[in-house]
Amino acid sequence: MSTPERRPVEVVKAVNGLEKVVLREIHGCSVEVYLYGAHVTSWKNEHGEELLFISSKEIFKPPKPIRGGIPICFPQFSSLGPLELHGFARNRLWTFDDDPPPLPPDIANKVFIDLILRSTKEDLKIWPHSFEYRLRITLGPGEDLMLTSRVRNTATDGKPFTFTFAYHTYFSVSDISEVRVEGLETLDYLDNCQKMERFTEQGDSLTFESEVDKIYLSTPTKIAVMDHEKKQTFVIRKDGLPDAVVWNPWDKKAKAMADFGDDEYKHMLCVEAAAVEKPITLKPGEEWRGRQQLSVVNKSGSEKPQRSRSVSYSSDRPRARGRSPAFNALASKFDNPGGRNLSTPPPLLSNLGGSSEGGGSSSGGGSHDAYKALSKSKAIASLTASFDKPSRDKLMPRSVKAATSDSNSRINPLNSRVDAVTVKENVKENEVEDDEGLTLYPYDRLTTSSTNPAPNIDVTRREMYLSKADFRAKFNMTKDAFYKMPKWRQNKMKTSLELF
Ligand SMILES: O=P(O)(O)OC[C@H]1O[C@@H](O)[C@H](O)[C@@H](O)[C@@H]1O
Repeated sequence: MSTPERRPVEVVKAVNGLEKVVLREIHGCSVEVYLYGAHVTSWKNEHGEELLFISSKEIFKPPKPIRGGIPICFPQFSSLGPLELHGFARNRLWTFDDDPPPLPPDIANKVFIDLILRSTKEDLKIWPHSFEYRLRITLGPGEDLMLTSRVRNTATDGKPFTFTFAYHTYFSVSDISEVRVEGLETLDYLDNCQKMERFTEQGDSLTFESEVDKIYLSTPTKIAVMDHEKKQTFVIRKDGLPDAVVWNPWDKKAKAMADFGDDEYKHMLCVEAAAVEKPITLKPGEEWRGRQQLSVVNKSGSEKPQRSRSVSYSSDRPRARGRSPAFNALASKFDNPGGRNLSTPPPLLSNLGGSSEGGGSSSGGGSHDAYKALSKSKAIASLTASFDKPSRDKLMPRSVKAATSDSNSRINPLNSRVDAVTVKENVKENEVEDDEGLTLYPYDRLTTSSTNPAPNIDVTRREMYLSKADFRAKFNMTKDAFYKMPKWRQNKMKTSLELF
């Protein structure tokens, strides 16, 4: 029996008769978008694993907005204006845009749709501004998901308008206590849990142990959401969207939300590319662009696709204490001294002479650096290596390890990198090993700010390399007792001791 053809773009009737578009990429990755809200509700990798969170209590019933996926907050973020929370775009019926003004040419292995929302008479009563909002949703190459928004002022009365905006992305995570966000350290934020008061984030990457509802201001173009349990990192690249909202309702608010399971806060984290602090103003005829690109770095060290972009990281900011060396490696490899935009086209686009898709704000124009595949794969290997909890293999005394490294190196190039170092470095005189053969280090060589950092350690478990005595002195308990505590509590202690 032949399998039915699976078209790259398919429109299907979904829950409650709502129309849903399914985009499929050749390797099996997929995205689902409801016309209601132009709402991405699903993003799956080639193994069919869901990458976005959607509430199990979601009922898909207009005019209620959909809980999860990627709601579009427009023309107002949160309650920062006269409209309903997060504006009305997320509960309007969008239509297909049959004739979108051109965006740069599309390359192989990409599939996309264009949707449009225009102000209706009803909308004009609550927000008296004539607009056209075009959204392109692109899947691929690989599982990369890109959302490009273009908002135009179509007023004929000569009046400008002003709006705020967010891609309210709900990431699916294994366990919120295992998650860390990097890229927002040392930034100022407005805390929605504290009447929008302004604070400055500390130098450490973010971990979660209670409700968080913060708007980080003037953020870099790249943010990483690292899930240690899944050994997976989401990378958010954004353009034209200076702010980033981080939200998790935690237990009490979760219970108060009818469309959210009581425990679901453990399995989601919203990190939202946004323009909030400085609202965007458009004169008639002007257009704004805001773009968000999501990709995944998986445990085997590959970010799919293994090509096609360079990453910019704002080099005008001081390197923050508390970022993992791996993140810094990844970021610094792709520094774009030319600016904060990330809109570097894939090589194929360069060959075609096109500019990058989206192109950022209305002024457009991203850098066109050549993509350095080798550097990137090294940086990614470095990033993902930090996820590997020490296996028995790594716990072996180094001298013994050298004898077994040959077979490993054939299997896993990452191991061979570790082994290469291992063979050279026998345990030094002043280093001790524990009963398992794990090399121990003094506390000051294990901290995130160490000037003489211990080599080849699992940076997610720095505390493990402390001797029993040092551990007790720092943590006031034994290692056994420590590892019996909930993960969030462990992380909190580790953070306060600069070990996370
Ligand atoms: O329940 P809603 O309207 O989808 O909003 C959820 C949350 O969205 C976040 O973006 C806001 O910062 C929070 O304040 C808000 O509670």
